[in-house]
Amino acid sequence: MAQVTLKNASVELAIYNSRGRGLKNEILRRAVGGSLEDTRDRSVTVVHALDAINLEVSSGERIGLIGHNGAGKTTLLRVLGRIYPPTSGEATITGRVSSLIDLSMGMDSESTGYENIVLRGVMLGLTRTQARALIPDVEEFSELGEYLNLPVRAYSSGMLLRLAFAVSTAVRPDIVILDEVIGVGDASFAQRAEQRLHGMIDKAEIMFLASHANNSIRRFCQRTLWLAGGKIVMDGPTDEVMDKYESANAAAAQEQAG
Ligand SMILES: Nc1ncnc2c1ncn2[C@@H]1O[C@H](COP(=O)(O)OP(=O)(O)OP(=O)(O)O)[C@@H](O)[C@H]1O
Repeated sequence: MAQVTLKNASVELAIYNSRGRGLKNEILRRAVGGSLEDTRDRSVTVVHALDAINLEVSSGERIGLIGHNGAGKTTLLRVLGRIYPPTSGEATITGRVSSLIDLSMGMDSESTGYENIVLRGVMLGLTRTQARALIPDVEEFSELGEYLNLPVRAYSSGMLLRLAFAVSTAVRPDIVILDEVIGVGDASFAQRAEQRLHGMIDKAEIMFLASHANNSIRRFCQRTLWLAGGKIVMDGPTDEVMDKYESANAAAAQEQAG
């Protein structure tokens, strides 16, 4: 049974060599959505990307994440995808996770496509034998042919994305993590990719989708979290949260115009 529990989970990210002072620090402060902290050592700036998040998600839930740039959506997805452990608090994630953010993470540019299928598969939590078993499916779906025998540094960015997408969607996860629309190559591949993604989402027990496309959130998610400054400001049924979020945005736009 897939299950996610976060208790006071925070993520602090250090930006080194920012030498944040005066005007530069002020600009940085405005540019980031998470709150900034000055440290004694002025060459390090700490961003509170997630601030004491409490969350309980059970099997069957489809969760949307909304919020302005820098609100903490991607950071939260990275915690859920076990990419970032919380710097304080707890994250308990039960079930196999496939994260379609940071798609090419775990890949090695000097290794061949075939070797990278296994590397990425292991990164997704499979044994080497299980990862090797993905090869026929990835071969067929990626349509990379002989390129799979070459080091991936020889791939175009679209080819690399095809490979990474094919591997990440070849596993059968309990929890799927998605960020925005994934650009996966030309039109015909994009269409096949969408079909494959929907198949995977249908079978998964839990899905998280972060998006600025409000229609996608309304279409796919029953529950939505609104993030701002690394905190959850609202958690509830998608229609209620989206209505509030959209009217807050409309009010802010009107204020700016006036
Ligand atoms: N690698 C990093 N190092 C330092 N700070 C980071 C890093 N990644 C993100 N941040 C900061 O953490 C905060 C949250 O960023 P995050 O990427 O989670 O936001 P987001 O809601 O996904 O934004 P967007 O909608 O623009 O993708 C921001 O203040 C951002 O500047």
